[in-house]
Amino acid sequence: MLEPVTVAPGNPQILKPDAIEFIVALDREFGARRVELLERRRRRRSAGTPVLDFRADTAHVRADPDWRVAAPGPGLADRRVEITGPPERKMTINALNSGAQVWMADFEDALSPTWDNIVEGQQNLVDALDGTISWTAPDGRRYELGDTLPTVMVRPRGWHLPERHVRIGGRCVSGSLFDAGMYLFHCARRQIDRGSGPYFYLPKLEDHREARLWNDVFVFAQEWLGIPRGTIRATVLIETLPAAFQMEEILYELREHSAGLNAGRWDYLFSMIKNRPDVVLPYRGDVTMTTPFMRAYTELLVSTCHRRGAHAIGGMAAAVPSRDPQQRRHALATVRQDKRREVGDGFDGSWVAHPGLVETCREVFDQWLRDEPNQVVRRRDDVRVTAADLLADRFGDVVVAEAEVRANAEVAVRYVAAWLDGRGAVALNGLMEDAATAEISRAQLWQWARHGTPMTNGLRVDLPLVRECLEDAAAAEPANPRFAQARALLTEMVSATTLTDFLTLPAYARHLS
Ligand SMILES: CC(=O)SCCNC(=O)CCNC(=O)[C@H](O)C(C)(C)COP(=O)(O)OP(=O)(O)OC[C@H]1O[C@@H](n2cnc3c(N)ncnc32)[C@H](O)[C@@H]1OP(=O)(O)O
Ligand SMILES: O=CC(=O)O
Ligand SMILES: [Mg+2]
Repeated sequence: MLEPVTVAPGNPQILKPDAIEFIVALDREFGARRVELLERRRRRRSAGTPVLDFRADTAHVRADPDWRVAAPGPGLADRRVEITGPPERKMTINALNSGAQVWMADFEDALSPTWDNIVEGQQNLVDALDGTISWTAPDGRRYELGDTLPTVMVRPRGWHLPERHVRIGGRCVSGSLFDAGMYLFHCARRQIDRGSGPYFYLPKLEDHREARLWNDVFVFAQEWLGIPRGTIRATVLIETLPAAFQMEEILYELREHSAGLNAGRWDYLFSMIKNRPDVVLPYRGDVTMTTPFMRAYTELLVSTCHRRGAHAIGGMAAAVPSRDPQQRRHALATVRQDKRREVGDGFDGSWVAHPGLVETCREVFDQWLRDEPNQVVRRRDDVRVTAADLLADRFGDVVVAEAEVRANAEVAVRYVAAWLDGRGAVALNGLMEDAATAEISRAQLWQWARHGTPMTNGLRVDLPLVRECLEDAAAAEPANPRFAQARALLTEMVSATTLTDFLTLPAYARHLS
């Protein structure tokens, strides 16, 4: 007998019966494999700190020089500027009018997955593709779509996140399958009809078998929806340390649906702490893209992609332009420098978090690419990256300032409070903060306290200090209950003996569902 399906109330245009039937079919077909793969992740981490290396059992995939990924889908050859952001109504219109080549509509790092945000995000995508989306601000400003729209890519939630508002026999469906499934159901045809396709960004993969699962989901979905096999395309974010050892395998698994790889630098840094808890890192602001282990990772990403005919897309420079002219100049200069490094290294395009950065990124890529849509043909066979280069074995002693402990506590509290309030990305101190950057802050607090990391004032970081910093950060808004909830969640996480897998998991279970 089939288990009963329950769906929380919400927009009936999106949650219509045949759309839910598709989500349920996806979950019945792939839910158990997802759980198995998550269990595999858990086993790997609980086995201690396994030494990560390139896999022996897939060496034949890396050694075979002949395979390539599919040619780019329509609208995916030139991706020099990609803007990202949550599919909130006003931001959807602003992103689509931003002049970028691609808009990545984000249900992951930049979205707080309240049920309203999730369902309305899907409606906004439908309205955007129909050209009917508009919005009037409280001050009367009117928002409408311009004439030229970018290619749209959607980033569903990672495999770890459940969607608690749709249950099959009491168990939650996967957030990934819900987001990707709903988008495919409502928008795949719409995208094909406008000469594009249903395209995805796939976050937080840790293993090539997780890429295989996505590929199988795509094959199943294309058949179910009656659209040609290979119409779906996906760029995988390489943003975990284990995935950095399997870039070729991930491309290989998805080769008929692949649209390259992206360097998800912020989650990657978080993953470094998660997978190497005993390698103490300095303050997040001091670990840059030229830090050797970060450089090794991006160099390997570009050379892997270009060897396989795939796009390599750069990451997010976190500086956002402010209204203050001096800070604005600083933000633009930081972003320009970051994009120059990327294009020089061979990246084919890159991310910006704000419409005010599109022009800067474009100028840098235009100058380098000129009339070419990308530089995929530029092989980086000079790149030699070893496991030791990726593993950050040679980091050295770390001393932090108490101000850096406080800065991490402030970002973590403020971000989690915003997230609990339904906002998944915020600007704090001139930087874009989202789930990935906040994970770094709270993981650093945990790591520094656990290791009694020395401070410049001669003392060491310990749990009482970290707790005090969290309390002080929460005291900034004593009347806001979200700040107290954020402090409580973070205090629990920094006090745990092992690093909590994702802050969004307990936060979601306790407060958003
Ligand atoms: C680690 C990673 O995963 S990176 C990718 C995930 N993260 C993201 O995508 C973050 C995206 N960026 C954002 O959400 C925003 O830029 C923030 C929250 C950081 C800052 O937003 P704001 O505080 O609104 O910035 P600001 O006031 O300067 O915005 C100016 C205008 O640009 C719009 N805007 C800012 N960023 C974006 C964006 N990414 N997409 C669309 N519109 C945007 C604002 O809505 C605002 O519009 P308005 O003038 O019509 O009112
Ligand atoms: O998703 C991107 C990242 O940097 O994390
Ligand atoms: Mg990320």
